[in-house]
Amino acid sequence: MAIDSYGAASGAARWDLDEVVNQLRVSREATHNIRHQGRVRELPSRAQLVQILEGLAAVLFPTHYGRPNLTDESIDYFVGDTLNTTLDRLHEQVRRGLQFGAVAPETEEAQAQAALSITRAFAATLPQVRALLVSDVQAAYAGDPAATSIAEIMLCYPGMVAILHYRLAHSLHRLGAPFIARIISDIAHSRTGIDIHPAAQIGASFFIDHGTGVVIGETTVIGERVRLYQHVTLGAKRFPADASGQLIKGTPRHPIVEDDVVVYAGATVLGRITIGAGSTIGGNIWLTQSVPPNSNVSQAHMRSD
Ligand SMILES: CC(=O)OC[C@H](N)C(=O)O
Repeated sequence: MAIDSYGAASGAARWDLDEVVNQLRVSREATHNIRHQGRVRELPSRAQLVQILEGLAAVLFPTHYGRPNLTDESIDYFVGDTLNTTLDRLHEQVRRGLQFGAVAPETEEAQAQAALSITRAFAATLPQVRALLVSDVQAAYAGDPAATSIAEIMLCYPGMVAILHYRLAHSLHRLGAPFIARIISDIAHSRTGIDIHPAAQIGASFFIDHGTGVVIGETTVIGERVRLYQHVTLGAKRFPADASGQLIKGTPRHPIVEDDVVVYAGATVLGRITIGAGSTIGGNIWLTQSVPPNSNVSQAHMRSD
């Protein structure tokens, strides 16, 4: 009798596949059907979205994220061609994502058409997105004494990666592609440790310095020229439930941070409270109440032991 490298007789059942596969089917069929309303849904591809993000970054900032050898003559051709390929790919991912929405378009044609409208509208927002990102880079340069150049910020700052992904994801979210937007925010989260929900609203000139561990929740509203440091949480304080005990989704439950606010490292700001314009929130503060404009919130006592 032949014995293979796993020490099992060849031809004999090695893994009890029948048994495991049967049990997996029983378990699977108890939770979901491979068909949803009669159709097999294709999940969006995270790998494709990574490529799409590379393309979009290159289109927005060709010399930093595209190609280093572009010339005055070639740059528009590079942008046009990259944009064309990237939008084709994005259209397919948006189409797939729509199948998982609460109200998915009924027919395949309707899906493709809706995905086309969203992708076209998204393309039209790119100049506006770029203008916001330029304001963010400038805010980083102005807000960090350690920053020596714009190129350093573009290539080395996790806050820049996070805000680039967020601004693209937010545009897709607003245009009706929330699932794709959510995957993009998770790609940024895994790259940077910064978790920004695509539905959060963030004004121009936003800067997150260092960034690791920052969390910005779904219904957060951030004004202009706001600066955050690492491990800041803009989170929800409580999760109201309906009569049947199910959590109520989508209610405003995260902070409003007005213009020109700085929140230092480790601050936890919870609930639908307002941090008034021009305020400074000190490191490691636990804040669950609104503060008026120009407040300076810091630890009441410093321990020296
Ligand atoms: C950031 C945060 O509050 O997270 C808690 C929960 N995911 C929510 O959105 O309410």
